[in-house]
This record gives sequence, C-alpha cells and structure tokens, in this order.
Amino acid sequence: MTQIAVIYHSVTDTTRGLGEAVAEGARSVQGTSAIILAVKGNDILEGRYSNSHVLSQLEQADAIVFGSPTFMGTVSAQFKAFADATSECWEKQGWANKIAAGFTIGSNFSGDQLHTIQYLQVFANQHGMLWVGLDIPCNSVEERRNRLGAQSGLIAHSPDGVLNEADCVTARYLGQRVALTAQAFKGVRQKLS
Ligand SMILES: Cc1cc2nc3c(=O)[nH]c(=O)nc-3n(C[C@H](O)[C@H](O)[C@H](O)COP(=O)(O)O)c2cc1C
Repeated sequence: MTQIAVIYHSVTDTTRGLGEAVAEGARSVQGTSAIILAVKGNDILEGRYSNSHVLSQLEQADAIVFGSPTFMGTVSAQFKAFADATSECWEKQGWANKIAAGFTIGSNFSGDQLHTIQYLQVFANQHGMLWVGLDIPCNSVEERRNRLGAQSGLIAHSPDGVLNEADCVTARYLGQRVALTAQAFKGVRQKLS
C-alpha cells in the first residue's frame, strides 16, 4: 500500500477543504491510502512546534503534500513553525526521495500565492524530496482545472471563504498525480534511501 500524507494549516478551513480534496484524489488511486494531518496552533509553545505523533506519521509516508494559506505573501507562521520543527529530520534526510507537492489559497487573484508554493518547494528540496507539480495548462477545458494557471503547485483563490469547485477538482487531480507518482517511484526510493 502506498501511503500519502497531507499536512496543512488552516484558520478558516479553506486550506483544510483543499487538503481533503487532495486526500480524496490520492485515495482514488488503487493501492493508496491517505491521511490528513493539521498543524494546530496549540502545538506551538513560545514559537516552537512540537507534535511527535504528527512527525512520526509523516516519516511513514511515501509522499507528503504540504498546504498552507498565503499569509502576507508566504506560508502562515504556524506552518513555518511546523517546518522549522522538521530540522532534526532534515539532518538525517529522513524524508529524502519521498514525493512532495503543495497547495495554497489566498483571497486575492494574485495575492503572491506563488511565493508560498515556491517556499513549500524549497522546503521539500531541503529535505531531499522529489517535487511534483501540475501537468495541466491554465483553464484546461475539463472542469476548468488549474483555472489560475500555476504549474508548480495548486494555487486557489477565494474572496469569501467558499471554495471554488474548479480549485477542488484541481486539488483532487493533484492528489491523484502524487499517488500515481509515489507508486511509480516506490522502488526507486527504496534503492536510493
Ligand atoms: C494575516 C493574513 C494575511 C493574509 N495574507 C494574504 C496574502 O498575502 N495574499 C492573499 O491572497 N490572501 C491573504 N490572506 C487571505 C487568506 O489567505 C485567505 O483568507 C485564505 O482563504 C485563508 O485560509 P484558511 O481558510 O485555510 O485559513 C491573508 C489573511 C490573513 C488572516
């Protein structure tokens, strides 16, 4: 069984909704299981994130999909606290050759969400992970997938806290693509790690 983990931070639940759609897409691939984990603010004490249960579940996954709302042009402070808490794992390159992908949402059409995706990509690369983006051009006719046109990850937009169905369709597609890639690379990862 190929295991996909989605880890996200969300305040008003739009990022959570995208994360659930990513997990749903991953589960649609036969032989894949998906778990969804939240970064919780009360796991952060004096700026430092700590949750050994979450970190051990991520260690077991073949692929990790990262999600954060775009706050002031980058990931939320809570997501960054979680990211900083993975530095022990980074030292051992414990996530090396796992598949990675990312998603974000903002209330503006061009609210610097791309920077959030690029941060997530750099974070994954620091861990030696293999980044998967989207292989669908902007406004693909099928259900307007990838309506905002980013290909390095899923960028979503909601001005009112309600998710756009096209963004959910794209999130499911991203989950499916991550699962298929993780399945294909599982043997390679075992050889490399
Ligand atoms: C502190 C703060 C900063 C924000 N910064 C941005 C931003 O830089 N760009 C943007 O498009 N939206 C920005 N937003 C809007 C959120 O990204 C948007 O409401 C998002 O859907 C929230 O995600 P959540 O529902 O998962 O909490 C900001 C919201 C807050 C509260």
